[in-house]
Amino acid sequence: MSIRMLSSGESHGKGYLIIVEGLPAGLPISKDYIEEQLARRRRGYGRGERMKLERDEFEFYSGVRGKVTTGNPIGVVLRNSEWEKWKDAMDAFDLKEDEAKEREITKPRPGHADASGMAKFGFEEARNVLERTSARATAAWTIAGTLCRRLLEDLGIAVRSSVTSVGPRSIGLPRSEEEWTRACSSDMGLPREEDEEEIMAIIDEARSSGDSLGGTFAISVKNVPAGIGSYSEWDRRLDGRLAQALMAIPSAKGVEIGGGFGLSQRPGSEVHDEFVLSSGLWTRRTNNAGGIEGGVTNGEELTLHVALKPIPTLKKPLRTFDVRTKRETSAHVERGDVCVVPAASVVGEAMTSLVLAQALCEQFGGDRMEDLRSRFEEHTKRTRRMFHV
Ligand SMILES: Cc1cc2nc3c(=O)[nH]c(=O)nc-3n(C[C@H](O)[C@H](O)[C@H](O)COP(=O)(O)O)c2cc1C
Ligand SMILES: C=C(O[C@@H]1CC(C(=O)O)=C[C@@H](OP(=O)(O)O)[C@H]1O)C(=O)O
Repeated sequence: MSIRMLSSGESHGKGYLIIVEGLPAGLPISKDYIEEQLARRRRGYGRGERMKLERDEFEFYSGVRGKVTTGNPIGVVLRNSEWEKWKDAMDAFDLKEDEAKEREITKPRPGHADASGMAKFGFEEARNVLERTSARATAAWTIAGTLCRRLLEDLGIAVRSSVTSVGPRSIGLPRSEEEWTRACSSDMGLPREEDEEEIMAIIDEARSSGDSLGGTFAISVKNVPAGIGSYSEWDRRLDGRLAQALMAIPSAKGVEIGGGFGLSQRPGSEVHDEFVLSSGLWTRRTNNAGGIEGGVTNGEELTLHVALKPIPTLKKPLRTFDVRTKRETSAHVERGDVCVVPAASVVGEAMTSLVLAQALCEQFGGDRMEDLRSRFEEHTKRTRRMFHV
């Protein structure tokens, strides 16, 4: 039994329909809990006009009664706040031919999915493509991932994130629990207040020169016992599944687990996490593996890093071509974000939660929360006995 998430919806349509199937019955969940994560996803200094207008209104359609999951598929409707303003663009097929032509997007933006999506479907303009490739969908994913986060929280597992760089400016990981808490709760997703002013100035500079920025964020998951996941087949390994989910975030270009690429340059004697005895428990001296060995958790904190490329839509557009005339021109320009690392890090938490909840339900059974809890506790006790002297 696994958990599946499906969504339909478009960035400037009425909104998104989300279905999450496979969550156990008996999981307490409130609207406020989800609203809190959606509000975190709207955050960040580099965001554009839309995030000031978007309210992320949603309602449960099915699968939750009296603030508890029923075991039925959970349906959620998420509304786009300003969809009526976009009716003309969305209904352009109903307009007269010359009016419709004026609205068409035929100058693909390098870095966005315009050209690749048009090539896939044979479209001569990009509206259908950008409506679905838009990161607006990550609000829907955040709702689904937050339902899964609730399941993890119920088992004592905590998923956090922190922005670790913006453009060329490195910030580094949080150095204490307080810094993790700050990174999760502050508007810019930064672990230390002292970095905020400089980061804002970097974003201001990019904005005023019509440019955009990428960056990196880290995900940390605490209290996952050893032995979760699978090494039996390539598509069951937990590291691969986490990497896929995180790589799916629009603009993600790299995922590292633990020490990631850096480990390839060091000898094995420096990299592999030695067992040391601490207070009667065999534990690890370091955590370069990022908490996963062989596609299975090893009991250490899960640590993952995600790299985002800069936002593709530029106010000072790059060179492209017009798909109709085949002539060189400047790329399509519209309002947009300049830097989205803090928002993407919240989406990263949601995607991580989805994969971990899937793995737990597969391993311990996903019908009843009560059964999942007791089997999880039994497993945790057994693994503790294995490492205990
Ligand atoms: C939260 C978030 C907001 C984004 N906002 C924008 C935006 O305003 N303008 C834009 O061109 N791209 C934006 N992107 C990135 C594009 O959606 C993304 O680059 C595009 O879908 C192509 O996918 P790829 O970069 O993964 O190849 C955003 C990404 C995220 C995660
Ligand atoms: C709507 C969201 O992000 C959008 C993602 C996005 C893109 O091209 O990916 C482009 C922008 O949309 P618009 O063109 O309407 O301004 C962002 O605002 C959101 O995160 O909720």
